[in-house]
Amino acid sequence: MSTADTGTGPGTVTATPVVSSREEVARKPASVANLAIGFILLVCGLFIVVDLIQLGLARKQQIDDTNVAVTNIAHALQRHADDALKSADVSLIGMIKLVETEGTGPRGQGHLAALMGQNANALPQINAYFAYDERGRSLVDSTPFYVQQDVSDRDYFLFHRDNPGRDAHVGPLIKSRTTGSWIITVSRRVNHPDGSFAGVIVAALDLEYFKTFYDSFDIGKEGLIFLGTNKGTVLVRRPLYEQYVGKTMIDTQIFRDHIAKNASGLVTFRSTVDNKIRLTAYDHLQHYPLYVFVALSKQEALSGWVEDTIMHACGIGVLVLTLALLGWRLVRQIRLRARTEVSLREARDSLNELNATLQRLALEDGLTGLANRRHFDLALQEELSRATRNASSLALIMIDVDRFKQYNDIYGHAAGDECLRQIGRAVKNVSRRSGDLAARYGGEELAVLLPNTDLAAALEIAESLRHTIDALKIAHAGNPVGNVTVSAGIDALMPARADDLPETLIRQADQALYQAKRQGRNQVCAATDVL
Ligand SMILES: Nc1nc2c(ncn2[C@@H]2O[C@H](COP(=O)(O)OP(=O)(O)OP(=O)(O)O)[C@@H](O)[C@H]2O)c(=O)[nH]1
Repeated sequence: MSTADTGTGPGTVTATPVVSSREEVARKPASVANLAIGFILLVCGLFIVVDLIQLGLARKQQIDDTNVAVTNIAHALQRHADDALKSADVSLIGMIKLVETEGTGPRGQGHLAALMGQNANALPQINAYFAYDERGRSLVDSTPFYVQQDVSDRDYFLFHRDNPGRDAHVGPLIKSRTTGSWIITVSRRVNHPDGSFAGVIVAALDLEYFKTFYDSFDIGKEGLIFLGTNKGTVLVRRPLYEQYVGKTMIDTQIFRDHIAKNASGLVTFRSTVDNKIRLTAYDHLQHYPLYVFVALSKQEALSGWVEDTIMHACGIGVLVLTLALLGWRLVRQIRLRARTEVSLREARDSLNELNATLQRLALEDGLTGLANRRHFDLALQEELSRATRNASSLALIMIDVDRFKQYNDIYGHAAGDECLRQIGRAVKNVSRRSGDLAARYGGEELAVLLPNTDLAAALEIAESLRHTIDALKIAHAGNPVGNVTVSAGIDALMPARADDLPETLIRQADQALYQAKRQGRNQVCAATDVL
């Protein structure tokens, strides 16, 4: 490519700049790959976070639901126990009234036995009714088999004997001496007309009645139900282990910190017996000093949630793995594309470098490094057109080494080549303007093209060139001067028409050179001097 195209003058050979910023090329796809990795990680992370939040909410919901369920069960049990005791107690009040009105004679006892039988049949919770005199001996009971008993040592008997109050007394779980069943006693005091202690009437509530009801609730394998007194004694327990019945809970933390202080409540606690965490609700009976206590295992309550969590984790795991796999393939494709792009750019850069070298070689003389003849011809044509357009002067110096044939003969062809190289460097240094072009015209003949230069200026340059080469003092035994000299012919013209031929300028400069040779060599002649 001629520099005329770029306007920098025909003397400069420019090659297409080679883009070799490989990092820059690689950085862009690398950042795309990083973006893709970041995006995939973000999506996977979001999936996991959203699922964790959902699982957390589901877990909380499950616990809330269990708390509601346990509270409802506790309330139902409290109402059930309260109603069972209340109806038994109401029946006792009727019997007390009958005994205190009719006395404990045969007639009174008959009426009392009838009333006891009616109530025992009507109330499913009643195991039996018993009436005892002031010494604790049996008077009447509702059992089909009358057995004389002494209950003077029983808790309820001692309580009423020692307490003049007329309220009902709920005793601990005991084994009936008459029926052999486990019973809870509700008892009331019978007074003589003067208010002194006349005995007690006892309603024995069947443990089985409570147990059957408590068994109807689904509380899991680790659930607990207690019915206990406000003094901490356990009356009924599910599951029923007899070693716990009658024991006191008064020293347990849940009783001390919660049941003893509040009417009802909800609490999560870790059992000191089996170390299980339980969601627990307790509720005190409205009319009797008892409470119910229901506890559901937290682990069992969350078992459904745990199953869901495992399913979710598997689902999310598969999803995240699939995403990661797709993402990995995507990133691999991006990186592959990036590498291909880099390779293509490298190939293009190498090609550009090669092109530049070829271009340079196509326009450069291999021996002297000056522009070659082809380059010179193109530049001359271009500069002539430019000079025509700009109405400027174009000068040409044709240079020929004097007696060079002899030089070759004396010093050899290789020395002749070296001599030409030295002269080439000198010629190159003399033409300093960017538009100037120093070329090897052919053989030992060189040319310097000088745009915007008139004859006088060209003459000066040519003289300077001749002096410079003379000053090199390259020994030449065949030259009378003793060293290598050159002759130069110059011409300058201001082309009037676009079709002024380059040959004209060359011919005239060449003729001037011939004149210089004829006149004795080692001199400069202008075309105007040609005879
Ligand atoms: N070493 C060398 N010699 C060359 C090269 N090109 C041309 N020559 C020689 O240059 C010589 C030119 O000789 P001539 O044209 O007879 O002219 P001359 O001997 O220089 O005599 P004048 O020009 O009359 O002073 C020839 O012998 C060519 O072989 C080259 O690249 N290297």
